[in-house]
Amino acid sequence: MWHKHMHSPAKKPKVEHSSSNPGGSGWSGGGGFKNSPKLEGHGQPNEALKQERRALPIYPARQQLIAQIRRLPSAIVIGETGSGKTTQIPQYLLEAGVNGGAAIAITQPRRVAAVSVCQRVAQEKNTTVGTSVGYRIRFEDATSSSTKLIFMTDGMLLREAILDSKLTKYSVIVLDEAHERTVHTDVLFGVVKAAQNCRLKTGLKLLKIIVMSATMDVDHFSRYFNKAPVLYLEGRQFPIQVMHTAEPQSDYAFSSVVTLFKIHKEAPAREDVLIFLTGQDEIDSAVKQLRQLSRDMQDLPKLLILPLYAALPPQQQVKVFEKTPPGHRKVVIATNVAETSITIPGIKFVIDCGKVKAKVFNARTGLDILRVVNTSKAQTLQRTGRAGRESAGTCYRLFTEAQFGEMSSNTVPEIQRCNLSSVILQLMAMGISDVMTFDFMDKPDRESILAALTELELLGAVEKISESDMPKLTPLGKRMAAFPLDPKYAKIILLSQEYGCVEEVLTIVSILSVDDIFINQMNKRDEIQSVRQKFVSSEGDHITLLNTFRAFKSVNGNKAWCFENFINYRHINTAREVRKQLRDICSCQGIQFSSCGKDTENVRKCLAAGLFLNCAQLSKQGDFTTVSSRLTVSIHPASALFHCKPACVVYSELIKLGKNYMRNVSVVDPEWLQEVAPSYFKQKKVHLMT
Ligand SMILES: Nc1ncnc2c1ncn2[C@@H]1O[C@H](COP(=O)(O)OP(=O)(O)OP(=O)(O)O)[C@@H](O)[C@H]1O
Repeated sequence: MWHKHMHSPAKKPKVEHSSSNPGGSGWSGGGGFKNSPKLEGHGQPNEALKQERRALPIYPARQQLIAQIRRLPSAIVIGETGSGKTTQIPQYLLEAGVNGGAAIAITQPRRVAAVSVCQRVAQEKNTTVGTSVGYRIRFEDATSSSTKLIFMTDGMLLREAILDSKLTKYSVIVLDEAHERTVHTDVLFGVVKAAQNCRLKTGLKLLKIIVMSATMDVDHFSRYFNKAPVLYLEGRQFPIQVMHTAEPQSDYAFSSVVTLFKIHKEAPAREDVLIFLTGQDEIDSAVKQLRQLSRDMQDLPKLLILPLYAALPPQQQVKVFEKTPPGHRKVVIATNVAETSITIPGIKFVIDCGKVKAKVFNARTGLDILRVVNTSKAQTLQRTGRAGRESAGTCYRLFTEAQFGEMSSNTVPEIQRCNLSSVILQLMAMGISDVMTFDFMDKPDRESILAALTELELLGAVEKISESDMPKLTPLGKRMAAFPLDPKYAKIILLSQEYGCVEEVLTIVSILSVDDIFINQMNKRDEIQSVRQKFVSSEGDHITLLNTFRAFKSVNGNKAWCFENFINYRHINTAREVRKQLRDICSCQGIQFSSCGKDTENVRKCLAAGLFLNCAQLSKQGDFTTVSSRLTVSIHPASALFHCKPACVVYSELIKLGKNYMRNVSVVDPEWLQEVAPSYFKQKKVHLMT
């Protein structure tokens, strides 16, 4: 079934293809397996950790590397996965004083990576998170005034740039995993480059930029960063054997289960497995299936099956980093959140489905669709790199070598395929009004930028005095940019003051910002429906969410109550945390808190005023038609309004699952919409039925 080749250790060529091995099932094991030390690091200095640091491929090169970085304003660092870039370079810079006393920011595309890498570095430095080493992610700040190494998501640094476009707090910015090309990373490239330029011109202390990855188009990056030299780090610490399937696999989820059990039967129990699938639903169903199968296989060691995806609450995410109990094999089933930067202790095998869920934006319909697509070669190599971090490993790719050959080298930058309204608002809040000429590494479509500007204009966040003028941020737009939210929701929060329902709107927006608080199990559908009935509002899903949260609060966030009511305790708790943060931002903005009590009509009026771009009317055929792009849509089966036929609704989200479905839908009075945006509806030539 498998064809193999090797990713080899230090000094050998990076990839050494061995002869194909059709039908071959064996793999070279080997390498002494080490159990990972505990995560939080403080107390006794750890000699074993010091040894591990010295054994990394980057260690012999450190003096030279630091000397180079010291003299360069910008540098591109390329090194194999696991060579030590992320964990070591920030520490080397600090130890050598390259930062000149100021802080060093290290950005990661994902929260999981920012937190776990920070914890590892704190442990290596024998300190606690939040002292000299800390992290900053949306809705969480684990830093203090003395923190010098700040691991953060790229989105967080972008938010800091709104307040301080020269990023004066930092002397070095390390842009890690640059190949990922998330929207935030791409915007950050331009923002950091502009900050460096500006500091140079104004005689401020130089801002050093270091761009790092294992897999990227170095020439493109070097050119963009003013011909920055490329520093290559040689070597991989442990070899990784790569196996491809002999035939393309039609059902990768099924193939991943078969491959896991093959490993489980043949390899020692303490060697753990990481499986890459594409999304939460797929992972949850694989977790369930594997737990069941493992219960049925009494003669094999126990499997500890753990999911890992972005929407999982932090307490559950950290479980994957804990030591595997004796006699168990840990199996982590993850989305691409586990693809870069992180080291999951114990992982010896990676099973890669070769697919990823990626956002695709249609500027015409305004629809962001998540679609399962093939990974790029860069992503595939990153996934492979998650094996062989503590000893030799194996990566099973659930696709053929020929399919790998056909993959695109690099991922298409997200900025070229998603809705840009949030990013454009942030750029403008940083004082960059000519977004059309912003120095993007790869420019998004003109059409997508215009679509975002139009949306912001309709929301009142930007204005154009005349056609020839550059769009300008309005005072409302400036206030909207202070919220780490989609501009529509920032606007709804700001509007809620006028409608006297700030508390209610904060609750709804917080719940919409986290993952689904409702547990849906097909086999208990009737039971769930009858239990949930008490929360359901004929006004729609937003008020249903509000009712649920109010009931949760009335029982003091009781866990057993959540269980009985099929509410996801963790998700609703995360919503509570998010709510606190949003409330703090409201306080800073001088918003007066108010509540509308039981009469929630004003909440819907407020939602209508912010979501008028997401509105749909009942058509004669019984479907709905969106006003913005005349798309035929339906109410999602999970909605409180699924069996209703309201004349006019607003929705939070459109998803494509065969049909186009509206999710989180509320009934609105067409007159409310006409009142808040008369010119929009006139321009759309829509007469809203009353
Ligand atoms: N949490 C951890 N537990 C155990 N070992 C770890 C941990 N984090 C890092 N390591 C060790 O440090 C090595 C270097 O990790 P680091 O993340 O710095 O590499 P990298 O070059 O940045 O790789 P990548 O490009 O994959 O992010 C790992 O291969 C692993 O051996």
